[in-house]
Amino acid sequence: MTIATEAHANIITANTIPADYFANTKPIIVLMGVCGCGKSTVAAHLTDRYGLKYAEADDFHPQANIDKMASGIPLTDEDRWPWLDTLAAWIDERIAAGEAAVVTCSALKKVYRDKLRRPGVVFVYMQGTFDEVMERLSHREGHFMKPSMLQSQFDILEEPGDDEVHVNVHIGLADPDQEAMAVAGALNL
Ligand SMILES: Nc1ncnc2c1ncn2[C@@H]1O[C@H](COP(=O)(O)OP(=O)(O)OP(=O)(O)O)[C@@H](O)[C@H]1O
Ligand SMILES: O=C(O)[C@H](O)[C@@H](O)[C@H](O)[C@H](O)CO
Repeated sequence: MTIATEAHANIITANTIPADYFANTKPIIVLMGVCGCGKSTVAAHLTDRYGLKYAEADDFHPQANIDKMASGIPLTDEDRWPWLDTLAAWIDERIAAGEAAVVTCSALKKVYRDKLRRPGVVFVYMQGTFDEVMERLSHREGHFMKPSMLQSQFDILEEPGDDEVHVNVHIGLADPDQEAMAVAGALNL
């Protein structure tokens, strides 16, 4: 059980999950947002604490996509469709097996999220300003995605709307474990 403190409550700035949303389905938590917002870090804390199945979307990219991003060229929709399809298939397997899961996926546009949207899927949007995310990215080492790619991610970002089942996490207010606890509290994990 999670004890949500007042500090945790401040991190969550929106929550549109209907009261009975998980009545018949296990949660499939899609941590989304621009590169470097902290998705993988929070996912590690959530999976450690709750033993959830985990898919890191970067592991589903074909090598050509990784090479493209590593050379500083943003992906196009055409690059992303097949990648999103493989992620959606992974989610379907979890749902068929009745397993709760965490997926880290940028899911920057609504049409990308539409590919992943299913009963039980909740988007956890890690929201920060360009400067807040750049602060994180500029200290990250050994990752193929360079800070210079951040603007291209913000350029196409469509934040989840009220018609999407989602939780907003405001980054930069707490350490990763507290962020994970805030997410867990919002989802009643
Ligand atoms: N709550 C936090 N406070 C401070 N730094 C953090 C926090 N969460 C993550 N970081 C740091 O920010 C950087 C980016 O985090 P992370 O790699 O998890 O982002 P990501 O969204 O998974 O990125 P990508 O989409 O590029 O894989 C890392 O160096 C990480 O250690
Ligand atoms: O849609 C995209 O452009 C990609 O998913 C990127 O977001 C990267 O894979 C990720 O951020 C790695 O750092």
